Amino acid sequence: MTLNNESRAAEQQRVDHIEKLITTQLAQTQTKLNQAQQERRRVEKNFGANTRADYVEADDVIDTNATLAQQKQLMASATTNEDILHKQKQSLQLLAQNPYFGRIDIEEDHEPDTLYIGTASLEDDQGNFLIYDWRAPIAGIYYNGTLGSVKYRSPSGLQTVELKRKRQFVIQAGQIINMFDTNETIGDEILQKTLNEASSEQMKNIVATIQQDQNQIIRNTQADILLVQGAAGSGKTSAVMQRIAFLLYHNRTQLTAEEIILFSPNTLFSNYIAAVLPSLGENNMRQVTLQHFLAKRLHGLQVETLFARFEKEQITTSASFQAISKYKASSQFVTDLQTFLQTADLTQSFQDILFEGHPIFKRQHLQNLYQKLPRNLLIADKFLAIKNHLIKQLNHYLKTQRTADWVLSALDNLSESQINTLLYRAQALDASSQQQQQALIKAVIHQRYLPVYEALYNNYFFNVYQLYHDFLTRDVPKSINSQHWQEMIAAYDHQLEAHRINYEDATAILFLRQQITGEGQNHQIKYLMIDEVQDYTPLQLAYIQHSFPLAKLTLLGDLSQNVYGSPTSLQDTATTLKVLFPQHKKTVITLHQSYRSTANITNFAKQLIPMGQQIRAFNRIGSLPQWYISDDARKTTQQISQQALKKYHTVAIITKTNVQAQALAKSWSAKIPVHLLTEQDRKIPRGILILPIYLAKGLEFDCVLGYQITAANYAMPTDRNILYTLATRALHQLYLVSENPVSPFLQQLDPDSFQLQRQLTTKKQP
Ligand SMILES: Nc1ncnc2c1ncn2[C@@H]1O[C@H](COP(=O)(O)OP(=O)(O)OP(=O)(O)O)[C@@H](O)[C@H]1O
Repeated sequence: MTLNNESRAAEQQRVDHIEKLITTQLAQTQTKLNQAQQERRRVEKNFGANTRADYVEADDVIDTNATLAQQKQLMASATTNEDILHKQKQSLQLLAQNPYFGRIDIEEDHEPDTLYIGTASLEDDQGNFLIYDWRAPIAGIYYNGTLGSVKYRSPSGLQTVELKRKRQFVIQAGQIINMFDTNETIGDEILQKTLNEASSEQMKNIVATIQQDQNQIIRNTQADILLVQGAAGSGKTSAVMQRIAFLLYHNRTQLTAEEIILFSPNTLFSNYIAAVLPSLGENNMRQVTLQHFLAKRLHGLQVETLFARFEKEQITTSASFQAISKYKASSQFVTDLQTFLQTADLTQSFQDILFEGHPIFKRQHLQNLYQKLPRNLLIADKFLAIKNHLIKQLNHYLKTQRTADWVLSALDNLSESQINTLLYRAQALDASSQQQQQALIKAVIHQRYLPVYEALYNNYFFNVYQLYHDFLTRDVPKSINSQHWQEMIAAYDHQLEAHRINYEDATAILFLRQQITGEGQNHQIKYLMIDEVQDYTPLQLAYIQHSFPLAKLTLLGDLSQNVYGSPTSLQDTATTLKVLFPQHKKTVITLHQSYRSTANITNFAKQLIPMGQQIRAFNRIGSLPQWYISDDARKTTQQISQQALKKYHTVAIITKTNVQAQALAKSWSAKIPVHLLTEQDRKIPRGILILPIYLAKGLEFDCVLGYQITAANYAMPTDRNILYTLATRALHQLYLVSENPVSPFLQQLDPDSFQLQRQLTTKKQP
């Protein structure tokens, strides 16, 4: 409902008043911030002067310690004060651009009240709330309620209020551009306008138009595992980013952005979403891709990327390769590894610990130690016991070395600066000469034997690669031909020799190592988010979860976008989660409403996938997708993209593989500027882009052009997912171009859902 001029004038007056107040508060905060910075610098200076330790007398030590503690406290409080003021300034700056987007009029116990909702809260000098933070409990009404009786959860329990009015605003540079009252959860008008906009270089927040089902994801604080299955463009990524902002607000005294980690599909995507949290006044969480996560934990080995595996699969389409991949992507693989661990004789994978090329601890000795340990001890505890025992043995042995000739000659060879460094490290610069001599002896011995200590700490006495080899050689899984299985093992061994490892084997090895040694766990992370979870195998999920044992999980995915073709299903994921984490409280939310694309594009794309009829297109009109059959796909693509660029910021030509993207870019006309996007890119530039589908995951473009939708590229059942993912990257316009023979999917589509164009070009040599 549009509003009369009177209401608009009154609202504008309020905006003007708020703007003034924000300007005043900003100036006051800046002054306080300057003072706080000065104070912090002063304390820092004092800290340096007052804490120079003087340890001559025992009393001095006590005095020094007391001063240290006091100074540390002063420093901490000066820094905290500055941080708070910084945050205040940031949130005022946010509000200055756009003070609020919503208003609710409510009645609670016959008391009327009017509340304005914005990205942060604002109070006047008397402590009255002029704007409520969108994450405040009462603001939930704005997102969830239709007019009438409404409930919301406050810290003191469930409250009921009467919602009398809901008003939405679009305010820019202090002016109300648009405003209207609505009874919808969040009216279509603003959403329509937002979705009609051109794509942006970075993802934007959706705070003003969060939808009811998305709000459930954002505000869920109960679930240990929140699993979201959502159609393409249903706002999964948007919701998870808003959720992080919500959690940071909700737990502001116990949670920092550093304690949240998001697994994202690629670094291009990581960068794409990096502006959302700052736009909500919060710091970014940590981000990592699975590839980086695995590679960092397998030093010295080159871990195959998921992309490389996908490219390989396009060439190696043999049934045997697929059967093996399928097995390694099943929950059976996790169960088999776990069963193996319970029964395997781990000592078979023990190996000598070497010192300068010779065994210092022999395999047999390690095996004996292990066998003597109580049987019922956990494997990780047994490993710890062995390590402790060996370190003691080593220390004992090194004591006997103190008078050895090699030590004395090593001491003689030390330069003055080396001596000083060693003494400094040993905190023995001021010690007596006898003590210094002892310190130097210890340091020299320790330095030489450091690799042995490291080998012990890092469990090098245990060869996990050998253990995995033993696992593979036990039984051949029923679904797999024995000869193919043996070939796979030979390939694994061969790759290891070349310091390379497959994507799926990398996780298996890390999983085994973690289960055995109990190491590689991060207890700091409290929330773990995984986007595009359909691309993770059960084993990868298990490994990641074990790596962050205290974290609550938010998993977001879309089965239909499983472009890598591994046969993980939501069901499989849900079963895995049930088996792996029986105690965890799980909530599953399904999103059917798609927002990204026009209705024409969504209705076209959803025909490609089973269960597609459940997807609801957003009512935004655009042109029908166009399918060009051409005798020269490259030429047609060039013509269309050049034309499209006159209307759109980003025109993305999406190929199935990287090889195809490179080939197209190479043969592209020099007269038309084009950018080939690669994994190394950190930004999505404007213009015509060429990229393979897996790099386009999670991203969106104004116009998408699917390149070579031929029978050779798109005929297998899993190719439907690829084509669906490709089509749903488009916001406003979709083209598909192919030479003959065209993908058989064309025949299966409703002919009214797209326009078929046949184009004959005079084929010229590139
Ligand atoms: N409530 C909303 N208000 C405004 N825009 C929204 C809303 N929900 C989603 N969108 C927009 O829809 C588009 C798709 O959102 P998003 O990328 O979060 O979806 P997704 O489910 O993660 O997509 P995909 O799985 O296809 O990558 C984005 O442009 C986002 O800004």
